Amino acid sequence: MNNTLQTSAPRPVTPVGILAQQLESLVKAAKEQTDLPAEFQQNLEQAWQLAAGLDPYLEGCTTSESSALTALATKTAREGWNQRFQDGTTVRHLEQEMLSGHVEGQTLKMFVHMTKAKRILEIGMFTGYSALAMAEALPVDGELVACEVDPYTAEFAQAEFAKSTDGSKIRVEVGSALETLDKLAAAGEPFDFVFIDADKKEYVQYFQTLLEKNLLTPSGFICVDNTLLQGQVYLEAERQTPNGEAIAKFNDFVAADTRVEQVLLPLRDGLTIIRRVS
Ligand SMILES: C[S@@+](CC[C@H](N)C(=O)[O-])C[C@H]1O[C@@H](n2cnc3c(N)ncnc32)[C@H](O)[C@@H]1O
Repeated sequence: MNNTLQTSAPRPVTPVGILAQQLESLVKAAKEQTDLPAEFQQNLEQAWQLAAGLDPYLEGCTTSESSALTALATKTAREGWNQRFQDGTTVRHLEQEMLSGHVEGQTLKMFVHMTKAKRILEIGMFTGYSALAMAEALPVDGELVACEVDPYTAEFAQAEFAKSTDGSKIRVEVGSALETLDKLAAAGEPFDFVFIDADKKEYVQYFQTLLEKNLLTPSGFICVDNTLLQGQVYLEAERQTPNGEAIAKFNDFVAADTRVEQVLLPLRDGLTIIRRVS
């Protein structure tokens, strides 16, 4: 097998995706139990369909992604990320499931249109799906600065950006996001729209830096990904991974911060929208 070709389908990484997978296993197990009432089996089957049908329905009702985004997502899915990490090509263990994808990409793109943002900051770019989706909504003189710590992934993304007319609006900053934020703050160029999607354990620091170092325009918005973290934020603490614990702390931190108001949308793995009020 080619080392760079990954053929496995992405595993579920959202609360609804995990729920659908668990219900599917229960439906299969229940079918083997001949003594279960038919009504129980039917209700279980309906519960599975309710969960499993949601994402495909959302996809079908959402405007299609551009051909550049389809190509980028396909190339990301085919990359052998495990192998790349094992042989030291990437500095972090990356995986195709990190890519936000069609519905979230179109949501971010819609937010950029709605806010008429001209300067966007992305913290955590991976192969560039969300960056390119947002860049597609920027005016020709708009700019998106994307932070990525992994040089291999940054190059991967830049090769895809070069194939799109919107790719020229994206400037990639390779390095630790916190260091890049300090550099951007020193340059004194605030952003209208920020998308946080890098190291979950650093989310509070990203948020604080954005507000305290004036990286966000007074009427700017911050969108934060994975704020449900596969449901771990509302499941019992013993079932939380370190990332789940970090996101639960981040959500509490934002909820208690009187400088902002926010809403957590149950889109994909949770997307919080934040705006400054003072
Ligand atoms: C979830 S992925 C981003 C997905 C991307 N926004 C998308 O929607 O396709 C997170 C990315 O953040 C990068 N990252 C993690 N920690 C970082 C850090 N401290 N500084 C910069 N980038 C970081 C990882 O290398 C990874 O590529």
